[in-house]
Amino acid sequence: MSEDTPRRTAAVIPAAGRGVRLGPGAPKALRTLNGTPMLIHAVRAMANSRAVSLVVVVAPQDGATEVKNLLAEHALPERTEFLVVPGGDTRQESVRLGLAALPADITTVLVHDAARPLVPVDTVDAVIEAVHDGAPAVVPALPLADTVKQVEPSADGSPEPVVATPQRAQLRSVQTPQGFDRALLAEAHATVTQDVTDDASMVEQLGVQVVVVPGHEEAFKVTRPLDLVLAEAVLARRRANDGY
Ligand SMILES: Nc1ccn([C@@H]2O[C@H](COP(=O)(O)OP(=O)(O)OP(=O)(O)O)[C@@H](O)[C@H]2O)c(=O)n1
Ligand SMILES: C[C@](O)(CO)[C@H](O)COP(=O)(O)O
Repeated sequence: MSEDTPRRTAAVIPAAGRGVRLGPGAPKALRTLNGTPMLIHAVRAMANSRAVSLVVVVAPQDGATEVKNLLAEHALPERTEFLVVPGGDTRQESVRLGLAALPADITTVLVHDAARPLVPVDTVDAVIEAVHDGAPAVVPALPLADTVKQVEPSADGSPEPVVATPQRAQLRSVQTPQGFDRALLAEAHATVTQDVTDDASMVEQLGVQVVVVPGHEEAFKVTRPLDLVLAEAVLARRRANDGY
């Protein structure tokens, strides 16, 4: 992209997952944290960045109308435009559907899990800034607290043999939003067919260098029931500190 090309940044929020690991209930993105749907927290986290002018929500199947209603009911920055599209069977498919809805003038894309509702705006801005400074693919990440073992997975619950212990100093736990040059991410989604768990790994498969910026402990993914407790505690702390 030439230096003269106007930049416009959009965030795509895959929110179509069931939340099986969270247990029975509504689709995960529609479950509430301190009374507000997780999805609305995630939308606010993106829209709070002044660089983000469009947010595309990829809604749970049969949930597009409910999502549109939620966006209309909750206070969101007026400068931000919103689109809602129905999701797919996998995260990868949902992101692809979100990308397909982007208008032509979008140059930078963030992909952000609805399941990471509490990412601070400084982390969002750091990802965008790194892309605007010339990195085609940027992920926020944190060092690991635990030692990690590679194992031979067991299908029957028997103890799993350890194969290796990767050097922890070289490992990072990757979060979202992940930021991309729009054309590069579109190419990755058009060409990579292998199942992957994040968008950056699709770009890696194209042979393009992905870089890491510091993530944030509050950008954790709500995956299991205990994460709901942690997320509500973070919100309570924010409310006590600054009335969020
Ligand atoms: N078909 C899917 C599956 C996942 N996601 C989204 O991808 C993000 C990360 O996925 P994850 O946390 O694994 O959510 P779920 O797939 O809902 O969780 P689970 O595997 O426990 O069902 C979530 O915001 C989720 O809504 C999506 O948009 N479409
Ligand atoms: C994209 C992601 O949040 C980066 O850590 C993660 O890979 C999503 O994984 P999940 O299996 O969909 O929870």
